[in-house]
Amino acid sequence: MANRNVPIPRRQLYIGGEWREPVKKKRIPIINPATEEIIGDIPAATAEDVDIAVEAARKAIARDDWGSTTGAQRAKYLRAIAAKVLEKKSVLATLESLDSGKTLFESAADMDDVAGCFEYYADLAEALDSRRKIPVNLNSDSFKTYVLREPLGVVGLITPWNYPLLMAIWKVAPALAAGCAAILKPSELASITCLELGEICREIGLPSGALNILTGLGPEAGGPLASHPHVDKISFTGSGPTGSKIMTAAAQLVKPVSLELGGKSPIVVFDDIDNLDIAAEWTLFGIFVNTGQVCSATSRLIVQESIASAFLDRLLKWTKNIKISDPLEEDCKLGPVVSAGQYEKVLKFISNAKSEGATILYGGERPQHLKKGYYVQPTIITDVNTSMEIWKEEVFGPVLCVKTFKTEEEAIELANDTKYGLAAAVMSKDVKRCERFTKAFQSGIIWINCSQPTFNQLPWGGKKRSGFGRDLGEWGLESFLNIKQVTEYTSAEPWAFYKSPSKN
Ligand SMILES: NC(=O)C1=CN([C@@H]2O[C@H](COP(=O)(O)OP(=O)(O)OC[C@H]3O[C@@H](n4cnc5c(N)ncnc54)[C@H](O)[C@@H]3O)[C@@H](O)[C@H]2O)C=CC1
Ligand SMILES: NCCCC(=O)O
Ligand code: NA
Repeated sequence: MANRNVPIPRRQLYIGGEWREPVKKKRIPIINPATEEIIGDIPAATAEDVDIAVEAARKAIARDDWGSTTGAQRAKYLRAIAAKVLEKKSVLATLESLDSGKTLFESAADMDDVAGCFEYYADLAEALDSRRKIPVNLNSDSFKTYVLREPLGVVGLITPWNYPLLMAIWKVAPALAAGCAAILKPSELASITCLELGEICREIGLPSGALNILTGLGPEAGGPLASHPHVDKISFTGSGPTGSKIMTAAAQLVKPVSLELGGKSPIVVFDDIDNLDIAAEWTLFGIFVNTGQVCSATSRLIVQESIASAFLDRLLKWTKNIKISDPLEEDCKLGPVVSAGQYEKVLKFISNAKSEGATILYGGERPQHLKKGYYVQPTIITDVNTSMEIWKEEVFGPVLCVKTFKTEEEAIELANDTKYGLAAAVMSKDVKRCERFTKAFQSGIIWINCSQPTFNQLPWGGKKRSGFGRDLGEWGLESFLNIKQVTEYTSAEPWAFYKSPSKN
């Protein structure tokens, strides 16, 4: 077991390059979901602190040491942050697990991904220097033009608890690469590692105000950020209802938003797969990784009737083999869900499914051997119909619901039978069929013969009620840039649209 006694730093808000007590001096307890114990506290920002942070960000943009940097100069800061994350990886991973319940293996992988994301955007920041000013030929003797890519300005980044530091970095890294000044508002349910990012920025000497970190409650800290007149964009990942509130607040000021709002993603398994075990493992990974708290979780299994019984049998064998324990224990593969609220919510989904007539094929309860902590067994639900809540709503927990199909048309119809459109997976060895599904799936992310692998280079986001806009890849950088056209009249001749007064 990793050292559970890693001290939890007592931090303040990170504003203008300094630790600063919240104006109202309030704090929020940190709860370890594996033990239900309070292990520390975080500062609770309010509108007053948002004002101070926005001012610090505006000053950073106005100052040469941030506002006039080249991409290559910003890349140096991003690489220094990446190196510090790797240097502190073991402590950061332990803190992430203590705060969120994530298995230590997954937290450590997240820290590698965090460093990788900073390095990836360092490369893109450098490349931006040659793309910053692009001449456009108009085939005109009278006009010379070019297009500039410039930082959008002050950006608000509101992020969730399921990948506390990684989801923040998917926005922080491209925002800094673009040259924006950012205000990060992580989730009050898991903020420790985001505050430690503040300490890293201080240690590497990131110019003050380029990144500000405000922990606090959604309505009290996130709300004022979303509606602040001097915040030029909000990038949000989280729940649909909160995304909708943020969009409403931003709409009052015609402030651009990008929203990544989760889903109810399908995984379609055909009877032509060669190896049931390989397909079974991907199916379980698609829903049980991070205890199912993944926006792209493939939470609806749609399996061809002819192999349904054999496939479910295989799924059960693999599921029974999953180690559920304290996330710091070696080989733990399923930790607790993040909070008491999430635990109650997941169990309620399961009991509602039961009362609507579905069958709990496996799991559905707290594991017998764990008396404390917000643990839920990996759960597989069958006899599901398309009007049931468990088919329609995002659970955000380790709960897979299953339906069978006979024909390809039926499978596509079931896969798209959702208000969401984030991800979708198909398992089949028929290449043409996979191409047909790639076209037919109404979503932003398609996985073929796998589920969940995620790469910095690829756009991440959805359609329908999963939101709009993209994190990651070059699209993640573009979302923090303003495109400015510059048009110059180069002719010595008059424009001659109006009659010249000298000709009267
Ligand atoms: N798509 C995803 O990645 C996620 C989906 N969820 C889903 O959402 C459900 C609720 O979880 P929550 O933690 O309550 O998610 P949430 O969407 O309310 O929280 C995400 C972020 O938004 C902030 N926030 C909340 N209310 C706000 C407001 N009025 N204005 C501005 N910011 C606000 C939160 O403080 C947090 O930083 C979960 O049970 C899960 O189903 C939760 C987290 C991530
Ligand atoms: N594999 C990362 C998934 C991130 C998300 O839940 O949005
Ligand atoms: Na926590």
